[in-house]
This record gives sequence, structure tokens and C-alpha cells, in this order.
Amino acid sequence: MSVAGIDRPEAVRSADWLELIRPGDLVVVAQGVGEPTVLLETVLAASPDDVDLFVGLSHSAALAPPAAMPLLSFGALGPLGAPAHRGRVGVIPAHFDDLPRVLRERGQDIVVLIQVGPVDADGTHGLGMAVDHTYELLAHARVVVAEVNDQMPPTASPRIAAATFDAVVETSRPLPVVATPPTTGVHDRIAEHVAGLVPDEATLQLGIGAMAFAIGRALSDRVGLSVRSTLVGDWLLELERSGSIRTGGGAVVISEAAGSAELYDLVTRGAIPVRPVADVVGPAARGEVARFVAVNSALEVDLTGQVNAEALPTGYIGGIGGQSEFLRAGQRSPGGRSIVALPATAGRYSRIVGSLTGDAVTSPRSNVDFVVTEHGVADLRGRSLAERADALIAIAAPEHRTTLKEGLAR
Ligand SMILES: CC(=O)SCCNC(=O)CCNC(=O)[C@H](O)C(C)(C)COP(=O)(O)OP(=O)(O)OC[C@H]1O[C@@H](n2cnc3c(N)ncnc32)[C@H](O)[C@@H]1OP(=O)(O)O
Repeated sequence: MSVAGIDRPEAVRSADWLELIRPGDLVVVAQGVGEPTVLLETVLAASPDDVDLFVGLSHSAALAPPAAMPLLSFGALGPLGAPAHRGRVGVIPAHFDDLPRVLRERGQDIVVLIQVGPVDADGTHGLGMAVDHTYELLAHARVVVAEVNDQMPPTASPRIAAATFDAVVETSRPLPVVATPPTTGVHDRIAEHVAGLVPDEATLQLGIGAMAFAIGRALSDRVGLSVRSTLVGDWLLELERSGSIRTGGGAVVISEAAGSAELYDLVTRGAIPVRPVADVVGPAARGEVARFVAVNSALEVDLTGQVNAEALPTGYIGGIGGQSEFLRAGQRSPGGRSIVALPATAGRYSRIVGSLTGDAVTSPRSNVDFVVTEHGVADLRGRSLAERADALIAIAAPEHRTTLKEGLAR
């Protein structure tokens, strides 16, 4: 994903807050467009001794070269992709909504670095466009440092009392624009198949990226859609422009937006609730959301339906995120759907495989009801392992089907 708009000539930099960090600390940085990039880059430049740095979906190019301090993350997202692939990032396998607990269980003192909007008359700051794992950690942190960005828009997000902050660094920079990667004919064919599984008045969970955008576009003739998705991209704009969703009345609930300036404007002017991750995932995970349709992508799916979204034989390249929890939520929902959508091939490799090639099962086969490729839909509901294999071979690329069948016979 290309990211533009990180331009901070007017940033007020203060190094004093670095003195609040002690050896043994875990420094946790907010992510996405809520990343306090100035704070992150200040820590990276100083690389304090014996401190772990936990970073999520980042927009900082400063992370691409090998960092001098130990890096932790929940995946190989954005600029962490190459270092994670080379084994230079300690990946913590955790559900996205579980990160606050998991990070606290490391037993380290926690320093949270967040970005907020300007202070209001009541002495509080809004989180703006992103509410992530750092929000829940505020109550457990020894130190909280805020990058106060006067261009962070006022959204319907939780607000934080200014007194919560141990230090503040003021900046003035536009939110990063996260461009949607171009969609291909394969994405469009997958999206058409996925759209066939989405009823009117469904509640959608999609991620970001080309696949999600193509699916949003393919749903333009649906009516009464709602959205309950931790991350949203410009597909939300597509749905709004086509009139497929309402944005008022809590029909759209998100934790983070990452896309164009128009998307940020929609979230702001539409008063779309930007809520803590647990609030977004929780009702769906408890089966309280009817027609909840979760669509997630993968690197590969084996012939029993096990999903790998994390690793290839060459190394770690993906992540867990909310995948397996959202898929399970799709199963628990009355009229809901649990869908894994992926291209059938990556170059000469089939992504429908006899055995997973990467060393990870991100979602168990019991969480997966539908697998979709450009060649069709494998409906795995109620099927035995052998029946699943047949259904999955039928949506593999035609040139790989014989090999997959031969592998089964062995
Ligand atoms: C709220 C949050 O922050 S959650 C964060 C976001 N969500 C998650 O982390 C959930 C987990 N999901 C993911 O990480 C991603 O959706 C992924 C990794 C599964 C898929 O990401 P995509 O960017 O769509 O992957 P894509 O299909 O382009 O594959 C990436 C590369 O690996 C290659 N590849 C993928 N699968 C295979 C395979 N089975 N064999 C060989 N190569 C492969 C692709 O060809 C591509 O190579 P390229 O970059 O040279 O073109």
C-alpha cells in the first residue's frame, strides 16, 4: 500500500519525554492513521537500551531498515513486511482484540504512545480516526505520551482526559492517505462470487486492500447493508455512494479507517462511531448480530479448509488480525456467513494446497464455511473431510486440479 501525506515540517519535537522510558519497558505504539509517527521515529532514532518496541500497522518508512532496538508486532504489515520476512520482528500470535491482555501478560512496564486530536473545552482529546489496542492499555500503562495533532478530525470516538498524558508533543500534519492497491480481473471475479453470498440487510466485515475494495464495489445493488469492521478502507465510500448502506443510526461501526481524504470526511461528517476493538468484535462474537458476513483473505487453504494467512516457506508475511474470530462470528450469527476469499494461484503456485506450505494455521477448518476463488464457491457447510476436499479442488485453478486429486489418492 502506498502512503502519502506524512509531512510534518511544523512538528514540535521534544526529546524530553524519552527520559520517561526505562530499561525493561515495553513501548506500545498506536497504529494505522492513529500512529504517532513523530513519537515512533523519535524512539527509533534514540533506540533506548533494553526496551522492546511493539508496532502494528505502521506508516513509517523509518521501520524498513533494520531497527537497532528489538521490534515486536502482531504481523508483517506495511513497512514491517520485509524485516518480518527476514525474521527481524518478533511476531506475537494473538487475536487483534486480545492484544491488550497478551501484551500485559509479558509482565513488562508499559509505555503507550498515541496520537490524539486537539484538546476540547472540557479538557479532553478525541482519538479521531483510529481506536486500537493502545486504548485499553491506557489504564495499565506506567507512562502515556500523546502526539497531539491539530489536524486529527473530531470523530465519534472515545475521548481521553488531558490529565492522562505524562508528556505531549504537538504536531500539525494531515492524516496519511492510504491508497487502495489496483484491483484486477481476478479480484473482480472473486468479488462477484462473494457478492452472491451476501443478502440484503447483511452486516459486513471486510479488511482493507484490493480484495475488500472489489467486494464493496460488487455490492452496489444491495440494500440496507450495515458494517461492523475493525478496519475499513475506501470500500466504505463505494457502499455509501451506491446507497447500499446507511451511515447513520449506528449502522456502521468501526475501529479504524485507512483510505482517502474522502473516507475520513465520511467518517467525520457521518458521525460514524469509531469504537474500541472489543466493542466492534464483541457483539458479533457473541452471535448478537444477524446476517453477519465476515470475509477474510488468506495465503493458502488446504483441502480440509485450514487457513494460513501468516507465513510462506520463505518466512512470515501476513498476520492473524481478527480473522478467526470474525469467521467464527459469521458462523454464530443467525443468517450469517464465514467466508475466506483468495486468488486460486500465486504465480505458478496453487493457493489451494494438499498441505499448508507455511508453518501456520491461522484459522481452524471448523471456522470456515465458504472458500471463494475466481473459479467459484466451495460450500463446506456440513461436509465431511473427503467432501470438503472435492469442493475445494473444484475451485482450484484448473491446471492444479489433477495434482491435487493425485495427492489425495496417495
Ligand atoms: C485491525 C488490524 O489491524 S488487522 C490487520 C489486517 N488483517 C490481517 O492481518 C489478517 C491477516 N491477513 C493478511 O495478512 C492478508 O490479508 C494476507 C497476507 C492473508 C493477504 O494479503 P495480500 O496483500 O492480499 O496478499 P497477496 O495475495 O497479494 O500475497 C502477497 C504476496 O505473497 C505471494 N503469495 C501469496 N500466497 C502465496 C502462496 N501460497 N505461495 C507463494 N506465494 C504466495 C503473492 O504472490 C504476493 O507476492 P507479490 O507481493 O510478489 O505480488
